[in-house]
Amino acid sequence: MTNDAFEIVGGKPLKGEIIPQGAKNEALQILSAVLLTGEKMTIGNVPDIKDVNKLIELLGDMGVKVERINEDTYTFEASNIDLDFFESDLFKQKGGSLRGSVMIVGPLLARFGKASIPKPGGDKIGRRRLDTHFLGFEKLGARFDYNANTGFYNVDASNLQGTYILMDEASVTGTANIVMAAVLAKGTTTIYNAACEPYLQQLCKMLNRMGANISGIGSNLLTIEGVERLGGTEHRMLPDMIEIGSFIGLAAMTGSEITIKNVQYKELGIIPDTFRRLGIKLELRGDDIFIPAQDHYEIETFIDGSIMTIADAPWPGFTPDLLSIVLVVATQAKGSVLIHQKMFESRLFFVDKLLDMGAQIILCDPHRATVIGLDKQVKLRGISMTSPDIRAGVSLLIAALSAQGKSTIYNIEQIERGYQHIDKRLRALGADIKRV
Ligand SMILES: CC(=O)N[C@H]1[C@@H](OP(=O)(O)OP(=O)(O)OC[C@H]2O[C@@H](n3ccc(=O)[nH]c3=O)[C@H](O)[C@@H]2O)O[C@H](CO)[C@@H](O)[C@@H]1O
Ligand SMILES: C=C(OP(=O)(O)O)C(=O)O
Repeated sequence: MTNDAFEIVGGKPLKGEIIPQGAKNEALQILSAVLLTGEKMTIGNVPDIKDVNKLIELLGDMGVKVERINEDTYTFEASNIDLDFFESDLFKQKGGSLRGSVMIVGPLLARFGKASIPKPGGDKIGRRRLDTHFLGFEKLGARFDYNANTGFYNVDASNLQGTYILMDEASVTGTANIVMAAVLAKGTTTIYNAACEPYLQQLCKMLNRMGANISGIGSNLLTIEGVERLGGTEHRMLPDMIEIGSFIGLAAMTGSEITIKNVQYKELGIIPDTFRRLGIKLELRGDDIFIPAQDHYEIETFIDGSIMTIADAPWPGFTPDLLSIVLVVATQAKGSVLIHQKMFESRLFFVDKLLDMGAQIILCDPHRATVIGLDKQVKLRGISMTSPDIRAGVSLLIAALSAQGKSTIYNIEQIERGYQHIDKRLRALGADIKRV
């Protein structure tokens, strides 16, 4: 935790254009995949955020040749990996500090037949098991052990063999990890109940450009014909759909006219329509999303007149990473909505802070909150608060920008894990936000 905080004076409408960063969760998969070949990989639209920079540093520590060729483009060459590094304290410390680092295991297994990883970090949003990853590796013929004293998972596999894997849940990072292990395995691997977020579609398409043979991309049934080797390629990250959703919420909540540039709309799935069901107007102009300044937005009811529920689900369902944003935006809508966070059990506790700001919310249980919108009749009040996780952090930031008076948000390292230069970009839209 750093001592940095954001001080925000809210209540001012914003205006202008904003360009979304490259997708964080895609970047963590793609950067892990550079370990699958010794040839040069050129990766563009890399977001300049803490989690991604830490993974790039970790790759460098392992011996990958990393070169930054411009602001958002890097080349990587994993021709000479230092396998001793994985025994070091430095690896334990750095590898454990972000969730995405777990995805180096699949590529390392595929290429070197063994891997180890400390229990990874990431958001403290409830229990986050890794069973799906390791059960998948086991099916491919690996042996693994978890040492509860050292917190290390060790996996050994001299001879990965393709097989049928029915995943116990559609885990995003789990699917990526197993796919990366299977591309160089012997024979055919079939993964059923695979996750299929755009992050994974992008990974699989890139792997195919490297010489892999994956079919079923975009579905929950992937078939992978193992190949002998993979070569280098170029790849560009999609815009971050979670950032795009966050900016839609920001515009609505602050009554601002904002254009989100080059969103790759067709990759956003159900996200735009979910915000539309909250009554938020958005227009597609070319490939930009234009959100007009809106004094009011009214939450739809279900067709039979009953209260709307917005719940998360694996893709193509609504991503859990935007539920906190939807919740905060609903506090200023007209109408009521039940927010049902099915995946994570501690992600809604931040509503305490919104209550302190004057929002009307009933936390029914750790997974469900009913929001009774204030219809902008009463503004939220600025307060001091601490950001518990990345998405709650941005939700609180949006709340603070809409609130009357001054707010201070501590523990902004959480926000900066995933949102690039957010204070500077918001200032460019006219926000009164400074780092203190
Ligand atoms: C680095 C990265 O990419 N992180 C994302 C990834 O995390 P990550 O890959 O860690 O998340 P998983 O997909 O494994 O699932 C997270 C949790 O959701 C539960 N679960 C999962 C699938 C399911 O159908 N039902 C269910 O309840 C699991 O038990 C698990 O505890 O996917 C999450 C779910 O979209 C996102 O919140 C994270 O931002
Ligand atoms: C939960 C998230 O990230 P991580 O999986 O890295 O903790 C997120 O991006 O919302």
